[in-house]
Amino acid sequence: MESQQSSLAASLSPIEITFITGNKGKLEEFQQLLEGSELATHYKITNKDISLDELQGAAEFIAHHKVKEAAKHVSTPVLIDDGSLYFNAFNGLPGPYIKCFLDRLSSEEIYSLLDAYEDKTGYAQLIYAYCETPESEPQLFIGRCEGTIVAPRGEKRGWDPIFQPKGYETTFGEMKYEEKNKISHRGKAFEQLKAFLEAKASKRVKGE
Ligand SMILES: O=c1nc[nH]c2c1ncn2[C@H]1C[C@H](O)[C@@H](COP(=O)(O)OP(=O)(O)OP(=O)(O)O)O1
Ligand SMILES: [Mg+2]
Repeated sequence: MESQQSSLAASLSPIEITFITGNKGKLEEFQQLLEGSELATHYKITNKDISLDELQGAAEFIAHHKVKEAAKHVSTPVLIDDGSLYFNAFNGLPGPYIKCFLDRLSSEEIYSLLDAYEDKTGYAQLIYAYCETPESEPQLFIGRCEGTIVAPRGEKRGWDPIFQPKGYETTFGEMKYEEKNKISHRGKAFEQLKAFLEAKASKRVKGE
């Protein structure tokens, strides 16, 4: 039975998913995460660089709408990645609006926004959102990583230089993607996405 199923798995064509993002860093981290998993046997994941509309609101709301919007652009199921960075002293900000801050301010300037506050802690959050068709209900996979906002150190990849994860002496900017993925918000969200996609592939092999 086991071997019948594995030969069936081999004969099935891979399930196609389009990962829609305009951010090369996200794509590289995702590819790095995929390489370390078994998903490649069952899925063919391609990338499309489309800039999607992002509504204002809580991160879950933004991801829900972003993936629905993504599903309208291609005929395969879609995946999106939406990131946010929260300063505890700012009670939920910048959150999903960190991108606007990064577009207009340097890392030093973002760090110095916290000058007046003793509490420099915060957390990074990542949502992978998956949607089969424009009519389907999106599935969200959320990962969080706690840390401290510090003076910038390391590579200038988004807010990576100013985020030092809890329990570490280095910022994300000083880590290689491989190291970062093991502990990051994205790595944690990926674990959940992976479990979902593996279960989906295994159901297909069993003909369910
Ligand atoms: O792990 C990360 N480490 C540091 N910075 C990060 C990370 N992940 C996203 N970022 C940056 C990119 C963007 O300035 C903002 C999130 O905005 P977000 O809309 O999710 O990203 P985006 O517009 O660049 O790409 P997309 O085309 O997938 O929407 O935080
Ligand atoms: Mg975006």
